[in-house]
Amino acid sequence: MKYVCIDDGAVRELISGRELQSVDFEDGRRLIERLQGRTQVFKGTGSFLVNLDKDGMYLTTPGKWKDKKYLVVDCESSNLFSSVRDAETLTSLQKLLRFCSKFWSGSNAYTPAEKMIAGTSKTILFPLPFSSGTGFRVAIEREPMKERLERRDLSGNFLLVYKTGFDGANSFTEEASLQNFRKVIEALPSVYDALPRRIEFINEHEQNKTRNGVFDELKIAAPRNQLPRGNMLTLGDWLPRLTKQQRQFVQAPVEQALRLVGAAGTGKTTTLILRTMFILLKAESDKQQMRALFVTPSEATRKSILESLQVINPNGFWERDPKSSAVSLTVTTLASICADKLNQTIQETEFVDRDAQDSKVMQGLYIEQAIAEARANDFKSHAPHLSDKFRSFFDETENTDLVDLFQHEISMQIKGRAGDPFDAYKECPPLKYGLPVETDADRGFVFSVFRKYQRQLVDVAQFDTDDVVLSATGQLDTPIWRRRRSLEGYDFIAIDEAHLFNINELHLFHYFTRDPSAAPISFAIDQAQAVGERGWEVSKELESNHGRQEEELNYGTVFRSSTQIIELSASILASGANLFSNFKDTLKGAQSGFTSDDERRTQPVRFIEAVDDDTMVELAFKRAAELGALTESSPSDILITCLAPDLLQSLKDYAAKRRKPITVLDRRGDYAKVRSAQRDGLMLLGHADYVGGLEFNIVIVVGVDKGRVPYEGSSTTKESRNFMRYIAHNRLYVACSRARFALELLGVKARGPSDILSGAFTKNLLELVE
Ligand SMILES: Nc1ncnc2c1ncn2[C@@H]1O[C@H](COP(=O)(O)OP(=O)(O)OP(=O)(O)O)[C@@H](O)[C@H]1O
Repeated sequence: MKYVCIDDGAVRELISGRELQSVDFEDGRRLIERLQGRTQVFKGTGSFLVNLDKDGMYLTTPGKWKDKKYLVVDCESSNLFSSVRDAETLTSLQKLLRFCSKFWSGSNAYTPAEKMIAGTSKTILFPLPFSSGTGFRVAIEREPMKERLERRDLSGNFLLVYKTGFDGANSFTEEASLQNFRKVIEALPSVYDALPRRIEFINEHEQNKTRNGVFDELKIAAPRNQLPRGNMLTLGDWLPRLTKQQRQFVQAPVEQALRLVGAAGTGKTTTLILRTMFILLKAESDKQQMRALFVTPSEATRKSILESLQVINPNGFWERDPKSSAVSLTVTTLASICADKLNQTIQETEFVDRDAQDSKVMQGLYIEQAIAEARANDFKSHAPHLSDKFRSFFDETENTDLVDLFQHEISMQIKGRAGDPFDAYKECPPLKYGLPVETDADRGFVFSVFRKYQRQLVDVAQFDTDDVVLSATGQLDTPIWRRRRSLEGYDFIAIDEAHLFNINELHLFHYFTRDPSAAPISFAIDQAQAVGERGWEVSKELESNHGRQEEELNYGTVFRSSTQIIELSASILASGANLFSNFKDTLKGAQSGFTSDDERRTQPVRFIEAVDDDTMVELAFKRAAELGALTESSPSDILITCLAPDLLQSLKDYAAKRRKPITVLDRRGDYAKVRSAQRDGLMLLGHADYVGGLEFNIVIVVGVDKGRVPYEGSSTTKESRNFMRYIAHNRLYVACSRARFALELLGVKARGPSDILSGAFTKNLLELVE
């Protein structure tokens, strides 16, 4: 193909069709294949028509040709459709079309990626994310054949893409080749003259259902791009909107073990719910038995899953009694299912919910007390046997700075992985970025701290999730459960946010299947969202332990967030991956599923500097209100968050003093709070640890500055600094990736922006505002 000419009506449709934004969709992929000449026919959503002549293609909408504006791509001189990978080609085309639309509307609001070269009629477009690092550019002539077109009264109606490449050039001297462009100009009158007859002809054949792919056009259909937010769609509405990978996941056979990997906002939870529904409905229509289990990491997220289920398919599988119904669904947390299988009831007051702020604070206090006791009573006798590294580390680090590291070690290494006995803990390889334990003696000392902590839990008669899970593991591997399993086991198990579970817990799921030799289990995971090395350990475990049966599916299109927000989140992950060998950049190469309509509401991602903490806190609420108005959002669509607990307190105090209508998230994914905020018109406030699993139009992250992100505290040891840095990347990524349209980070000027953002500043992904 020598050229492609797209009129302004077709441009509008291409940028607003959701399924034309990503090659993960059938329509998006076929559009690119068609433009590359790899396929001869395509049908899809949209109401523009494709016309061909011997050298090129015209994407047209009805109307007089002289009243329209056109983008002409010279395929021969530019190679626009063949220079980069398919996904990047589609992104480049979409960015180009958005530029055309903006230019024709007379707007002057160009982004740094749209460079209007002064003193020339050229524009250089950098359509790919800076994070791609390719430097790919598209050269546009805004006034091709200027004089001639002026004479014909067609001035300003054409934009011409004449070149693409990876290197700069002199736009002053460069001349666009016009050979193909001339052919387009000459052909346009006859293309548009023939249009009404073609439309009539197509409609006639459409009615007679004789199309069979004979016509090379995009089928006339109502655009399907307007999605109601908040998962308010039924299963039937969802299916045609899914990407190829999403559909593959939803419709895979029930017995297929699947590991779904995708970054924040790619639709993991949504499609896991859809898969569960799909399986249940199919079993019901096939009159087969299907007892399904959907496991959520906490009670708070369980409620949100139930609410989505009610919308997606309101026929109440989850209300049926699994004992008497052939098809049923149980939505539960792992701790309650274990307690249930153990025939034990654990009262709310006895249970330490690790996703709740009060539990975490309480555990932290117990651990700090245990460390203080161990330092006073045991350290002296242990010290001669400890490795030099661990001894000096413990000696030099304040108790308060040790708490997080011990908490992480206990939850991952002692309880989360090895089981209770010390011997099993000794076998664990040390965490790469955690407590620097080297020898058995080091482990012995850590274990003594653990025992003290455990004793305090016993004293107050409380269990944490790990206690329940460990007891269950013992009882599930017994002849009694093996017999009960065929009656009480499940035919399908879905596990959402698998990165939040630990290794013990992951092992447990396999005991719950009805058939011990089958693994009809689907896990959804984004390892970068787990704090510390947990995500890495979990994904390693899932690969090695279940790898034989499991297939991995990857999602690459982010639907939640604007391109700018995705780019900033990606730069936070890239910076983590640069520093830590086991930190996974799960957003690498991600595309945005945003349409031009979504983009209308997007705001630039900014870092705003305030003079001090008080001003910053005040600014957070001010910006929340301003962004609310700009993005037409209600208060409950706004989240103010931070990574430092003391800042959270300042934000709460300010809100209380000024009577700001807010509600505070005090456990992870607390959907009940979000619901009440929606009802009462309140804004949400919460620590970054509690915002995972939620999404908001606007997110303001407060205190993203040096000393606070990562938190430096009083400690000077390399180990604790590394740990703090690692988890700061996880938390900042989770916080930023909650945002749809607007994301602003605030900091104090004297401290300067957090180092984690330096890559983002270098690549101009963040606008600095004072
Ligand atoms: N194919 C699609 N078309 C349009 N919107 C989609 C599609 N798939 C998912 N979404 C939307 O994207 C948003 C994010 O989806 P979801 O919460 O399931 O992502 P996730 O991967 O679980 O995110 P996180 O890891 O942050 O919890 C939701 O608003 C959902 O409705």
